[in-house]
Amino acid sequence: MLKVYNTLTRKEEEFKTLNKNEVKMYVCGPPVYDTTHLGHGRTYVSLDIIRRYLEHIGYTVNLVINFTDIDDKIIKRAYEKGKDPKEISEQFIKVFLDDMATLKVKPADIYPKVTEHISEIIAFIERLIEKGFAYKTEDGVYFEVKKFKNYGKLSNINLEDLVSGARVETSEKKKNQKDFALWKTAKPGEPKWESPFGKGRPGWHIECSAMSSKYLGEQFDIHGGGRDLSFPHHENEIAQSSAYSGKDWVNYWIHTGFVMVNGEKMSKSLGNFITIGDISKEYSPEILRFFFIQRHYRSPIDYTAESMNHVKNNLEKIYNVIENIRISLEKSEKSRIWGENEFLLYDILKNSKNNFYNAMNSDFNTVEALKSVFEVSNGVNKYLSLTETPSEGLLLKALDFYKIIGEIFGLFENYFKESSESNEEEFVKFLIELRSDLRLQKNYEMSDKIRDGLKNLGYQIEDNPKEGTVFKKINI
Ligand SMILES: Nc1ncnc2c1ncn2[C@@H]1O[C@H](COP(=O)(O)OP(=O)(O)OP(=O)(O)O)[C@@H](O)[C@H]1O
Ligand SMILES: [Zn+2]
Repeated sequence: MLKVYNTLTRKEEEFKTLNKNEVKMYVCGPPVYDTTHLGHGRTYVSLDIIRRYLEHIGYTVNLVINFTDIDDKIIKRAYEKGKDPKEISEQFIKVFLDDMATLKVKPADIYPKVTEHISEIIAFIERLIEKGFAYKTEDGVYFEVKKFKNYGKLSNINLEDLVSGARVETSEKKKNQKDFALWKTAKPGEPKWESPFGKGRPGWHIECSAMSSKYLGEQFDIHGGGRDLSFPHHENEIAQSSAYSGKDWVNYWIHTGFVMVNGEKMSKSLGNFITIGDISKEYSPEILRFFFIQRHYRSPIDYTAESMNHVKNNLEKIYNVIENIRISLEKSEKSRIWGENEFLLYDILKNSKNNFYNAMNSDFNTVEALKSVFEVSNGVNKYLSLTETPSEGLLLKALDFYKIIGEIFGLFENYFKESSESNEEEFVKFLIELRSDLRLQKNYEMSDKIRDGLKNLGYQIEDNPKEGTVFKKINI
């Protein structure tokens, strides 16, 4: 039975979904004004492992990750760079999606953008005004916090302790400084949209309430994000959505711990970050994923060069075991009579698999789960050192175990790539890249040779001014 720690109740709870076999999951995406860093990587990889595990145990997961593509920081960055905010947000959306692909984070089902959901956001705000939870001012529209009696429940914050203005933007126009903006009236030169409350743009929190309700409905199963989002962002989301529908909103709140550098949170604003682009030149995506799972997803994790090297060595040890199994399969026997060593390895495989699932069922405890991986690795190594003709059945069982681990943690891809087709397509992409380089060097003879060669192999390539060079399979 799966148990999930819920920030809302501060307890591990039995996981029960609203619909049978389906998990509706929403994760707050980044405000897209700068590059993706290792801290983001940790949050989105952790939630990706949770998503992969839920899929592995049989759920269909409907995952939504939003893009905050308009906010104060994007506008500021655009102003500094002399660019349009749209240009900035599109640039960093691409960086984020590329970096997530590098980290082998499975894509969300949809990535809704704020600027493409303005009418849904306006309708949401209108209903909050109608229901008496929000009020209009010259500055825009505010949510009146004192009207929502459960405010503070998620982050355990007492309204009275909330020092006015300290963590909430101040404004003369608010009835109370604890109230937060749903709609901001545009200042001169700022991007703006028409609305019944005047020209302006949405406040930060409302986007997640409005877009999750469009794609997942008024109630859903899991809402996730980094732990810094629980206040004020998630607290405000809860107030908006519960006020809107009159129902409880999300059943499980999952918050991830930080990647820390020298005792501080890695963050864009502190400038102490390492980009995914830079770090992946040094360490493969699998090492980065393996680094993240060394700690439970709710605990902080320290980034140091030593810890990375340690993690790299440990992952290599597992690769070696998998490789050893592959090599040993050649000399293995189907009908090998079991002796003491075979019975021992069988027990290790059975117990470790149980331990793995128990650990993952206990709030996705990857630290405990990893222990079972090392137990299997040690068991296999020992077995192979003791026997000349290993049992094929047992080696295949061990490989199967690594395959499951690989699927859930996003590891060992090179050993378990499903079809040769995907390898072939990777190779075609590589040749296309090579051809582009040759064309840049004006070596048309060689580049045409590659194009014709690919055509003979059944790949038609086209140079498309918008998308670059694309290929399609043809029947020859
Ligand atoms: N160091 C970190 N460790 C884990 N998660 C992080 C870290 N930094 C950011 N996140 C998470 O990544 C998501 C996007 O965060 P955001 O883009 O606001 O990052 P940030 O670097 O903290 O930016 P800013 O400094 O502007 O607040 C959020 O869920 C956030 O909690
Ligand atoms: Zn959000």
